[in-house]
Amino acid sequence: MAAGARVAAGPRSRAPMAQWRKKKGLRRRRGAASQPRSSDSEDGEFEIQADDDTRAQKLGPGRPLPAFPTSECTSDVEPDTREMVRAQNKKKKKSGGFQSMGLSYPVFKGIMKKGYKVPTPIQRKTIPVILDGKDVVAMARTGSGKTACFLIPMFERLKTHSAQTGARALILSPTRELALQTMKFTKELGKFTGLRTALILGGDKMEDQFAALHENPDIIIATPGRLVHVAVEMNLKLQSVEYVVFDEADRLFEMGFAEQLQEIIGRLPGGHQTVLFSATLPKLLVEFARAGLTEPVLIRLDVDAKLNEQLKTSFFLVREDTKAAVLLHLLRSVVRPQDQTVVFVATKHHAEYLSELLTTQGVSCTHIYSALDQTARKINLAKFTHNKCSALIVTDLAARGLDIPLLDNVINYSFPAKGKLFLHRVGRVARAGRSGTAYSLVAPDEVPYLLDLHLFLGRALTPARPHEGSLGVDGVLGRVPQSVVDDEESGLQSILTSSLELGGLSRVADNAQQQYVRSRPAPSPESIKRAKELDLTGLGLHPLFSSRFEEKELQRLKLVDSIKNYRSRATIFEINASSRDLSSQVMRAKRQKDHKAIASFQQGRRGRQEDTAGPAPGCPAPQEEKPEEDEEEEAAGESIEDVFTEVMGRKRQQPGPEGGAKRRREEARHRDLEFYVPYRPKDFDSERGLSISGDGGAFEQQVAGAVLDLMGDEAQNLTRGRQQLKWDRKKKRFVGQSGQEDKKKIKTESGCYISSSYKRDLYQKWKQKQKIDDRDSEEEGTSHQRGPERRGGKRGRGQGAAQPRSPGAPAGRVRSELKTKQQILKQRRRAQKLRFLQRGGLKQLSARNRRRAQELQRGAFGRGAPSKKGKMRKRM
Ligand SMILES: Nc1ncnc2c1ncn2[C@@H]1O[C@H](COP(=O)(O)OP(=O)(O)OP(=O)(O)O)[C@@H](O)[C@H]1O
Repeated sequence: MAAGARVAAGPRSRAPMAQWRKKKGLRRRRGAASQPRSSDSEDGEFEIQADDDTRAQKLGPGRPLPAFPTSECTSDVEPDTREMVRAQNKKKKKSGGFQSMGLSYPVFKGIMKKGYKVPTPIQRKTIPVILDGKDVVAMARTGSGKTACFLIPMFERLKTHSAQTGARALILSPTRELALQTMKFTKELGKFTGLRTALILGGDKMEDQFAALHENPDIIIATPGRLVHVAVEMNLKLQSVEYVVFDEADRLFEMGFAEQLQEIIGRLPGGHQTVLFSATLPKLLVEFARAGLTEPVLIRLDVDAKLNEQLKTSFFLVREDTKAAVLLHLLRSVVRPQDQTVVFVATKHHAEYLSELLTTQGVSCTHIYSALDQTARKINLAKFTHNKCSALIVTDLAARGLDIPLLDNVINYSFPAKGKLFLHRVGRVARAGRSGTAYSLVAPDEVPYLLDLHLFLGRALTPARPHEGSLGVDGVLGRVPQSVVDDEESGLQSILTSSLELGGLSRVADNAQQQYVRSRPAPSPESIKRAKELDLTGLGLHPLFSSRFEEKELQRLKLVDSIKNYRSRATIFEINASSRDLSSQVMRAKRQKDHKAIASFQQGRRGRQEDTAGPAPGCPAPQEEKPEEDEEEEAAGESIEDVFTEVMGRKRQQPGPEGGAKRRREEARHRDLEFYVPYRPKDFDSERGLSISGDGGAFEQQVAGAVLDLMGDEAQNLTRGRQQLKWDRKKKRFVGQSGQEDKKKIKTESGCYISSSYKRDLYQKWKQKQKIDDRDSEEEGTSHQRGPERRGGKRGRGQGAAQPRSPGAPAGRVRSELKTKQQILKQRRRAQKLRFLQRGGLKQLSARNRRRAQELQRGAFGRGAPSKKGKMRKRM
């Protein structure tokens, strides 16, 4: 600000300059409240526009600046300055900053206070479009600042708190943690707008949420399940909502919130603006969104380079049972002591076990998983974000959206089954221009997922090779020295045997792992095949370790590998057989005959070992070629028949020209690239990784949606969800995938069927408890339940006409002048009581009571004798 002022001031002496600046500062501040006359400079600093000042001076003091006659201009008092500022910045070639977006001063001040100087690319692209009132579907890398993309236009649209209308903006988040974080951002960025926000999250007290909605908030930040619950309980119409955000949209749809989202969308008024944001939006969802939105603008950044350049990745090939030891080594010896690390595990049992294990080993850590108590989740996260512990063990609950600014490392203890999950997990680091590292432990059964990931990222897998020191660390798959594993393992084994609790937790985690392996989505068939072909026995040490362990460890690895790779030259027919045995003779003859085929097969295998890297983007998919191995086998198959006189069960060969099949294969291999059209789109792997169903690409998803509903007549509910049915052995009938679908359902006003557990009259109970006026409740009920017509009728009779209220607004405490019967009776009673007290009624009453008691005493015992009759006195 000062810098800008200095430029405008020109050369002056220091003291008067300071005075002048002070005065100018005052003047500037006053003006700014009504009219932002500033722009952000190239480096994002707030700068005063000298032209504006001179123009103001020309106009003279006290004369208002002429208002621009724009269509967006809302009032005479405060002209819309967007166009003015935009034009100004265009003239000065300083567009691209926040101020060039024509933001109002309170919003801009909030952004500056948060420390955002220049918008990120996605902010630069999306904010102007959303400000123009268009529906937007946006995708950009994790940590690219998407939250501000939808918050800033929202503040600009809502401007300031309105007591008259209900909530005007709705932000839907898939998890509590993300919603809480969005709330934090909303408070920080919208600090100077005065807008009120209500949080409606699962796990919190419903009563608090009813109260929050009665406070007339401008913005609702919610998780879909709880919002529907509250909306159904309160009969809440969301008719005043004009701006809706689906944050992490793909996750919202993927989490099985379809029913709830449908219900929420059904309650929204027509003509609201909708924006969808995520780091991983599949094309299919975009297509879907297109149908629900009004001419949406699609902004998809970083589709090719999905990972941040500031992020380093390392992959370690380890056995599943040694992962704990490797994790311990990474946390103790590889990451820096001051580093903060998030460890992603598959299940809550892993989180509990590793948390206990690391704590006993002196690594300060905490954990979060969805089944954990909400308060504990909050406390544990706060402990980590405030740097009270160095490691946070989490399930995928924390994979999305969480912004922990000082995070340095992510460790994938369980390798994610989907490429996009990997993106979200590792996206917790290297955010907002910071650097970070992601370490992934890959068990042999997880190698297909690793290959899938590389197909999704469009990168080649880089295997570490022995004696190749020049390899960088980034993206390399390598092994961990056996000595490291052994050292850590021996320590761990002794703890596990000595601690009963830890031993138990370990067993539970092992069982959970088996369950997890059974339930995780399968990798693609191509990757399964390639993983089988991939010979990882010759894999070198990961470059992170190779400098420390190279020679000794390599020798050790070599020995272990040679044992693993040992293949006996003799076949089963030759074991314990003398050289004169027939079987032995046949095998020797066969080997001699096939020596060429065997040699070429072995050479091929060696070639593949050297070429373990995945296909570079654009290379033909592996299944498109018939593997060389098959050819050799075929060659061997042909010659084997020459050895044996009779071959049983042989496939009948089609008569044809010699070597026909082989020639056809050769021809297929030599494609004319000019005319060759692949049957898969270029982005097939990328889109498959982004898909929301988990099983395959677009076609599979569409097919899944077209499942024939066998229970159509019996259970109408099941027909709605378009779910796949499965046979429930206990119920002896088909049920939906989750088994929850055949629970009792209720039909809402929007025509959706939702679980009957959503309606428990909690709101009525809360109102009774809060002694909320019946009249008020009736009005609330009217405004929530019936929509505009009924409310219109009411208004005609009473205050409604005088006090316009938005249709969707949860009724505020605006009292009606018309009273109910109960209110009138209550008021009469109160007035009667007051009159009675004013007339000294209480004194009269007590005197009368005293007199009656004395009369009674006298009547029963005679004058002056009450003390003798103790029993009677007691009764009186
Ligand atoms: N213009 C900006 N200048 C500086 N920092 C910014 C800017 N915009 C956002 N940030 C910071 O970048 C970090 C990441 O932002 P945010 O959480 O919005 O990213 P995201 O794209 O939503 O990430 P994810 O996809 O993981 O949810 C936050 O710490 C935020 O404060």
